[in-house]
Amino acid sequence: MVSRRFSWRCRAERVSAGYSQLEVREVSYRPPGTEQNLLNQTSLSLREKSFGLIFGRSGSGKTTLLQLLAGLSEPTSGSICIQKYDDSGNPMGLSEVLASQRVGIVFQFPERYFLSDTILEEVTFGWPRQKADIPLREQLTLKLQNAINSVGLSAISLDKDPQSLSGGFKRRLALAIQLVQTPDLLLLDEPLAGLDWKARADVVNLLRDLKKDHTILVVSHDLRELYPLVDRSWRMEMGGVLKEEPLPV
Ligand SMILES: Nc1ncnc2c1ncn2[C@@H]1O[C@H](COP(=O)(O)OP(=O)(O)OP(=O)(O)O)[C@@H](O)[C@H]1O
Repeated sequence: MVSRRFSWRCRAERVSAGYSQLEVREVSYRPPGTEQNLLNQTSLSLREKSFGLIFGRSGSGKTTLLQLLAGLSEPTSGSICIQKYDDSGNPMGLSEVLASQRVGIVFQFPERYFLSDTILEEVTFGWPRQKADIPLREQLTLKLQNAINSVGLSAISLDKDPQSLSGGFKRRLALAIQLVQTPDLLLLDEPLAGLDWKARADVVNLLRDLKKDHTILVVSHDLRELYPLVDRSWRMEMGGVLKEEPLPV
């Protein structure tokens, strides 16, 4: 009897677990006041906790797509949503529009935008300063601790000047700043650009760890190094046309 009840419970948990997926549905984008689409009917889907990579020639529209996903611009047509599925792959309910608060984006060369004299100030930049916001600050502090740990910065003093960090550690800091907001989707534009071989290997290892808990979509020319992490990949062709394609490595 006990085992039967147990098996029912397991089945119920399995059915309700399911998974969610980022879905870009036929998105086109034309900047206001211009005549040409930068993205044309772009579609992709990426399951939670997986790693997607977009590659393609310079100027094809890869960064433009990341900006739309981060909510920095609005698609001219099409939609960007999160759709839940059950374990058999059937949609569960209606899709939700992807909210920008659920997305973290790390731009190319993020260290160029560091503004503060200490790591702590850099990570807490923009936090509420009012007394009334103390509970929120406490909540954020807890998240900060988790973010710092998850990027392997816990052994470094938060009083240190961000500019004194090595290239790889600057990238870790840029990731921590985004992780404090506990995003569901992490967007990275050329995460290995400008780093030496050791820092590149370091960032690849970090991304491997982060993939366990986050959905990650990367734009990069560094296909060979990222290859072992990639679950799905797409080529962006000139004119903003996206095609799913294995990495050419
Ligand atoms: N606001 C805008 N108005 C007009 N054209 C734009 C605008 N933003 C970007 N572009 C153009 O859109 C094209 C795509 O740019 P985008 O930065 O998305 O390309 P990319 O594939 O990321 O290139 P790279 O690999 O060099 O970063 C480029 O030709 C760029 O000059």
